[in-house]
Formats: sequence, C-alpha cells, structure tokens
Amino acid sequence: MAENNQIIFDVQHLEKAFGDHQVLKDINFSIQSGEIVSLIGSSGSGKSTLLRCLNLLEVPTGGDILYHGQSILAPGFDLNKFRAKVGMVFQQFNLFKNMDVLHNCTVGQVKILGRSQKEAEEIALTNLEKVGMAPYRNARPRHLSGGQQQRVAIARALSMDPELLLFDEPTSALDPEMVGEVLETMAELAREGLTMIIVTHEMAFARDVSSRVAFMNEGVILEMGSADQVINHPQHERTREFLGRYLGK
Ligand SMILES: Nc1ncnc2c1ncn2[C@@H]1O[C@H](COP(=O)(O)OP(=O)(O)OP(=O)(O)O)[C@@H](O)[C@H]1O
Repeated sequence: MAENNQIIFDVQHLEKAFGDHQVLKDINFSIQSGEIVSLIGSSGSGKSTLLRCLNLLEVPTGGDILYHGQSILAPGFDLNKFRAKVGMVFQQFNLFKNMDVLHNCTVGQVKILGRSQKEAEEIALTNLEKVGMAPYRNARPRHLSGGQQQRVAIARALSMDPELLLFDEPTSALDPEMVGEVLETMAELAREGLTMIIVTHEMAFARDVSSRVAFMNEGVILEMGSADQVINHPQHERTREFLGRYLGK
C-alpha cells in the first residue's frame, strides 16, 4: 500500500464520447492513497465509464489521467505494470469457470507477477481467509452463490497486491440476501486502509464507508465532498432528488 495522502490519480478535464454521445464532460478530481471514494448517480450518468477510463478499459477522448504524476495515455506508459497495481472487481464477478477457487486466485499471480505456485497459493489462501472463502478453495465457481463468487473475485484482486481497487457495482448482480456479505467484506477492506473507488447504488454503504462521495449527473460531477456533505447535506436540487429516491429523504 502507498503512503497515505500521496496522490495516486489526478484526473484532468477528462472527456469520453461514444460516437456523438458525450458521456463524460470535463471531469476533474484526484484520489489520495487511503481514500474510499464512491461514485453515485442515476443510471446512465457515466459512473462505470469513468471507472473504466481509470484503468483504460475505456480510452478517454479528451483530457488526461495522471497516475503518480505520469499520464496513463502517454506513449510508452507501462500498461501491464499499471493494470497489476490497479485491480478491478466487476458486477458479474468474471471468475474463470474452468478453474477452482484457489486456481482462480493464483493464475494471475503466477502469469503476471511471476510468483511461484507455492507462494501464490499461500497469498491466495491468506486472502481467501480474509473474505471467508478459504473453506471453498477446491470448489468450482458454478457451485458457489453469487455472494461467494464475488468474495472470491475480491480475494483474487487482493492477491495481486494492488495499490487500489476499483469496484464496478459489485453487488448489483446479487440476490438481495447476498448483498450484505459482500458489503461487509468491502467495509472490512476499508477499515484496513485499502484505497478504493466504488461505483454503487448502495447509498447507506456509501454514506457509512466513503471518505468522499461524487454525485454524477449527465456526465459531470455535480458535487463531490465528504459523505456527510454530499449524502446528508447535498447542495444541488438534483442530488437531493436522487438521494430522496434511495434514502427516502
Ligand atoms: N461501449 C459503449 N458504447 C456506446 N455507449 C456506451 C458504451 N458504454 C456506455 N455507453 C453509454 O454511456 C452512458 C453512460 O453509461 P455508464 O454505464 O457509464 O453509466 P452508469 O452511470 O454507470 O449507469 P448504471 O448505473 O446503469 O450502470 C450510457 O448512455 C451508456 O449507454
């Protein structure tokens, strides 16, 4: 983990268009190590696109993203090294179906980080224990619930020793009774000081766990501040309206 208060990402005038559709407009913010930043907002407001630009799953069409002061868009930027440091947890878990849980958590370590199988297994087991999934180390993903699969996906991401984790609606594909177990796992990581950027519709979670919250509306960050500022005392009518739907305000 990086030292606290170091700027990891500096997003400058970021734009993203799909054809004529301008999805992100002049986005500016930075992320320091140790922060937990939640991106909230209506469906289609650009949250996932923003998150996906941060690890170049989507290529910005304007502006820049600096990672420790270096543009990730610059020619020669070491994308493989960067991707190993910036982990991602997806809505649909994306586990390898033909591998058991342990193998899911070791394959990247061996292939990308060059660790030995033995070392990779030790690290994987530590992380599987952390998310409560070590007893399922030999199971195939299809034999696990959605919540269990997502916890394995988190253990897999952690096993790469990321500097920060990006979460793209990690509980949206889950049955309601499984949401809590994944959110609790994420809250524990937050307590441990992992830097996290989270796209979520779980407003109570965002309020309780985030150091900062960004409310996105039609491709812009309408307001960004502490969870208390944005969720408990929103400045914009649009934010109040949105939160009212979720929190019954
Ligand atoms: N690959 C793509 N090609 C074309 N349009 C896209 C693509 N990805 C996203 N979009 C469009 O960009 C807009 C923003 O989508 P995005 O998924 O970022 O929103 P979101 O705020 O994450 O929404 P949700 O909460 O529903 O996931 C939407 O209008 C979407 O249709």
